[in-house]
Amino acid sequence: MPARHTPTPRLSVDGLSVTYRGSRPNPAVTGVSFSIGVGESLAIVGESGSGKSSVARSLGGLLQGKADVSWESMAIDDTRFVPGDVEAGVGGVAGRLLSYVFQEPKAYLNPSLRIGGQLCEILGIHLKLGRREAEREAVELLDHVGIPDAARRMNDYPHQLSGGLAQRVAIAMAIAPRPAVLVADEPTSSLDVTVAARVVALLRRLQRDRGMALLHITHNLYLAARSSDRVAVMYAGEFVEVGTAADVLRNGAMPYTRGLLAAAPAADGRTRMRPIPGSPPDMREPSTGCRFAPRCAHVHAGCAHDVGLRTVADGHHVRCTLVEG
Ligand SMILES: Nc1ncnc2c1ncn2[C@@H]1O[C@H](COP(=O)(O)OP(=O)(O)OP(=O)(O)O)[C@@H](O)[C@H]1O
Repeated sequence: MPARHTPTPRLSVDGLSVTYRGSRPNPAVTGVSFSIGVGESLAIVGESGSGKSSVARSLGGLLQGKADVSWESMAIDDTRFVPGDVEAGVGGVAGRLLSYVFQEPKAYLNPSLRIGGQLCEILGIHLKLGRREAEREAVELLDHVGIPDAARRMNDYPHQLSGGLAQRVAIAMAIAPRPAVLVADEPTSSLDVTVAARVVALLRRLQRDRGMALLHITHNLYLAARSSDRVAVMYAGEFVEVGTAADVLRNGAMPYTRGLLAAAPAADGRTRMRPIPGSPPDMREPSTGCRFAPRCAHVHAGCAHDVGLRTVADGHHVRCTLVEG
């Protein structure tokens, strides 16, 4: 299984598919497989509409009622899920195992409750802590995510926090139930570059310290490489390249990966956007070959057939006829 290599996976997913309902059903994710080990992180990167968020949201049952979600197998630690289980949502069985951090922290912090109270409530529900214990743990959590003067900040309301601090509080809430898997969906998109870098560093530290599997969704390949041990490049509902951050950044072999690199603002903030010409396919139209072919400068007759993910080096897989399988 190409995107799977870890000896002790915390999260493993095989053959995940998501089809949005409607008069013309939209197959946004078609057969994605990956695993993430203890204390390991995987970033999924791709243009808008490639299906990254659909992968993230389907795991916790957040697409219930909107999309048909299926998989061949899915497990978090020793718990295996059949599709109906996870459809129960993050408040259900998966909620104790998997938590989310989203782009806009203030959208899901309760504006009328002090942050300490919100954290204590989570700790009471998930860890069954009494009030004193929950308060002590909440201060520790806020301190752990880098909130200065954590004990005093417990009394703050969300509107008193900057965007960066609010995201740290949201991260504290997400890790409070001690989940096995943390899914961070564009967690830094609303933050400026310096604050974003600190939040990414925080997620990395927490993932390692707490042995969580971190799934980071981002459209920025450089941020993906900085945040994660491995990177999966997604295009039109499927993974087109998977490897270590170094494999993908330095030896990215799929023309789409190289296009994303050229299109991304560089790590030093110097903008050198060279957008990839053309636009992604309409997934509702049937296709057989490489889905990137219509936009690819290297297209040839062989691209009319999907070659699947080919192994080019240990742990490095590319869905392209240009590489030897
Ligand atoms: N609620 C929805 N109903 C119908 N189609 C949807 C819905 N959400 C997403 N889609 C479609 O699914 C496809 C994948 O979208 P998704 O949001 O997963 O991509 P993404 O890579 O995360 O992009 P973005 O960064 O813009 O969120 C797109 O074609 C999108 O239009």
